[in-house]
Amino acid sequence: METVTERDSPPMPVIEARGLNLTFSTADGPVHALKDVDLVIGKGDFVSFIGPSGCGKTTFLRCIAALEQPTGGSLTVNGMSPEAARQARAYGYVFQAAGLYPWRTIAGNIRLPLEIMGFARAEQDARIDRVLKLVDLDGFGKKFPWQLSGGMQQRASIARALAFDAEILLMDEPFGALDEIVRDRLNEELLKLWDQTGKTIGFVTHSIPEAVYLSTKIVVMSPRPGRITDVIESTLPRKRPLDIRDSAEFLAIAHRVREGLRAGHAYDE
Ligand SMILES: Nc1ncnc2c1ncn2[C@@H]1O[C@H](COP(=O)(O)OP(=O)(O)OP(=O)(O)O)[C@@H](O)[C@H]1O
Repeated sequence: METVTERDSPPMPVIEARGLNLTFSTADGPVHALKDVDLVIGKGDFVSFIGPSGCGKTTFLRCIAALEQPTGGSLTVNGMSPEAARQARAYGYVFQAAGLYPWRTIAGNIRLPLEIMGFARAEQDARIDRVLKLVDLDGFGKKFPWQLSGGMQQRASIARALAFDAEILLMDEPFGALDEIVRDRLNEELLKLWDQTGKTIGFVTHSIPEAVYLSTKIVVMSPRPGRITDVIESTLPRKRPLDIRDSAEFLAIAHRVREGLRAGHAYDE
């Protein structure tokens, strides 16, 4: 009986936004980057944010990371304020560009936040080894970023975000600049990593197939004002080979995302 209750209950909320608003004051007047955003992200969810440019995807991720200050509503991360969660190092953040320091080796780049956090040298080394293996860059620690391909650099940047083992990973269009074949591979690897580690992931993308392939939940957004127009719970299994993208179920979810994007656009006209 207890097991059934446990299985049926929704996962513990990790990120909870209630009536979240963020209005930027600009010289051209107020910009409603986020309007009345309500969203609950559960522990272990893989949530993608998709929508046209300017719909507030990055702003929402930055609010979670305490890099922006909402102007209304409430937002908690692990039950704390985003600022408290930031201080508790609740998340790793992966930016659109890999952003590795060219004068540091790959291992040196991963080591930097660990040094800042004051981990002992042996612990730093152990963590660097572990995350390099996780992103399949074992043996590349001594290379410099410019000696690696774009896809490998992006994996190194994911390794850096994983190194301090936060339970939440925030990723802002990490694969946007990569070609489709590399992107497919990294999508597969990211899904494997998510499955192995049980992390909660917030992922911004412009690609419908990428959002559908990766996510347990897809948040469709629309601009002016930035808002959520649909939240789609994926029915796809947790383990997903790439060819699942040809299945009727996958295409049905992709269709619903596309419809949500269209509806948001119509509102705008
Ligand atoms: N610091 C800022 N000051 C003023 N306006 C801002 C600021 N940051 C974002 N905006 C505006 O807020 C809105 C949402 O921006 P945001 O970057 O979150 O969109 P996005 O959905 O991530 O877009 P893209 O897909 O192009 O990255 C846009 O209109 C943007 O111009």
